[in-house]
Amino acid sequence: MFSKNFQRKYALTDQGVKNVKKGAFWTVIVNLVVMGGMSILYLLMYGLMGTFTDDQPLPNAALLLGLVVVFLILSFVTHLQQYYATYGLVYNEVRSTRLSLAERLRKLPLGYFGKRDLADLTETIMGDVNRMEHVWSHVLGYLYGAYLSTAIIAVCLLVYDWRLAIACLWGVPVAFGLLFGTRRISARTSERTKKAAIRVSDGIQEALENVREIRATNQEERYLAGLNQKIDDHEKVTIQGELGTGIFVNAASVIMRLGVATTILVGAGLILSGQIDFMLLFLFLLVITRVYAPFDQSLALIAEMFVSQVSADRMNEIYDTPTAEGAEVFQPKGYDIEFDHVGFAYDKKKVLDGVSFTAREGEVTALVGPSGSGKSTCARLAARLWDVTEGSIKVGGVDISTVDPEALLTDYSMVFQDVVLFDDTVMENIRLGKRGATDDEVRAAAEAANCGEFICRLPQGYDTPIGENGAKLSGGERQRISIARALLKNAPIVLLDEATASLDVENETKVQGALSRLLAGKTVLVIAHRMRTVAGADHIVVLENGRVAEQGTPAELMECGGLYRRMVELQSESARWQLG
Ligand SMILES: Nc1ncnc2c1ncn2[C@@H]1O[C@H](COP(=O)(O)OP(=O)(O)OP(=O)(O)O)[C@@H](O)[C@H]1O
Repeated sequence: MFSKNFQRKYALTDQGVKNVKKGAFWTVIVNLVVMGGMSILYLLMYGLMGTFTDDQPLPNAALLLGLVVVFLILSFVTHLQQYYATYGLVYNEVRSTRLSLAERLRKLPLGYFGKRDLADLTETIMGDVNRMEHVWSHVLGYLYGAYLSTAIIAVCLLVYDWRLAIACLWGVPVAFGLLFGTRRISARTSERTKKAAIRVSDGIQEALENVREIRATNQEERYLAGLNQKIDDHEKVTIQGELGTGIFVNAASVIMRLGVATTILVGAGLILSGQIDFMLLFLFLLVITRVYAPFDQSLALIAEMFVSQVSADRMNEIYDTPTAEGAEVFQPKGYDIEFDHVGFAYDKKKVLDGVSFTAREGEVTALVGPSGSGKSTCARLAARLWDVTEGSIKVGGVDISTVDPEALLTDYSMVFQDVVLFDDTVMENIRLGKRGATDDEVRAAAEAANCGEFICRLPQGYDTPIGENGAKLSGGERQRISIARALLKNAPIVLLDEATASLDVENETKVQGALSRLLAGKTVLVIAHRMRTVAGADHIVVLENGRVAEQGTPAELMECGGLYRRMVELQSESARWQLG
């Protein structure tokens, strides 16, 4: 129970908890070994005092020297173990944590990414994990080890002389009490600093992504002023936070050190009243320096531990969000996609309500409707990129919410409006469609999607890197690459969202040819704004305000004179529209 709470509090993996225990164990050993060293010093002083005051023989030098050598060796070995347990093991922990966060993000429904943007999530995987790394390596093992070793030493001191023990140790709980009492303030400032840092990253990311629009609209100065303001705010809250933490940490450190003064005062009183001898006070003064040392180190870090709570919470939030799980085997009976009274809301905004239709295998089903009517949402739900909030979607009779998204998507090819490309070569970007596809298969798919011609013009042909998200390609070229990917994958279900929107007329005709090869015999769900693109569809579903307004073959819909017919007529009119 303690272990689970502890693990969650510091966002540790199972192995991380074991590492902290190891670190604490070695810290206790190190502190006790150092105390052992103090004891040698004490014995030496005790022997010498005996020689001076009571004419006793000099302490045995060979024995003391032997003890010093044993102490040095023990000290070296235990420090090494402590170093490895606290610093060495933490790098594995950082690696495992980043991987497990990334793995978790990979499985989260897309809706989650609307709540936390890219800069925010990157900050968690990089910044928050970095901060926790410091806590895992510099704080936890040392601090918990210091608690334990101090408890052991405190018991010994209390047995020796409880009055001096209290005079010596009272500052420790008071100093920690002060820090614990103010941890909410530290956590609040840390949260403010984090938010300010994310606003700066967001601002920079936005500026880089939209540099073209910012220049085109002459907004550079205004934009930079906004960014400067965010950077200034970040600086201000960071300084405030550091100052606040500094005040509490230094106050705690001073309070703890007051223990030296009280030990001397109480000790002097006890010596004067003849209750203890000077050597006992000397022993306590020796011990006190060692008791404070590990805490002194931890006091500054304990403040870091409090502010790290914000980072741990942000990491836990990712771990706590339910992932889209399901059976790893997907064996549908055929590939009909059946929407049954599907409702869906982004956050609280309902965008689909009671949507029912079936996209049959071997047919092209087109989704049409005014902008914002929910067409893209339907396509995303059909691939379980989001989960429906009402009703169900079945593929070949299997409810897709019971299937692992990864297993499900092996049967889908998708060509969406927003094509995602990677900073890799053209060849590898197309090969993503089918893991392990040969170069020849990739080339054949590229030719079929009418990519061959522009790829030949690239400086290194198929081996040309295309830049971040395909920045070196035109919109039409990017879209053709994504069609080539789909052709290569050759999955039984094809989702097309405005697949040919960025193509010129000549290219569009060529790609339409490639698409008809891709679509033959498959379950096809097409979203298209242009009515002529869907005129050849087998079934049309017309959406309006998230509901099915009408559905049927193109001819049936033209006949009944509803929204579809109005849209067709409107588009024919606009096709005749000319500039001037
Ligand atoms: N990620 C999102 N978060 C919140 N709301 C969204 C999101 N995506 C879409 N919406 C909203 O859901 C509604 C349906 O959007 P959707 O993209 O499905 O419509 P669409 O018919 O495909 O539109 P278009 O033809 O313009 O692409 C719209 O009101 C849109 O603002």
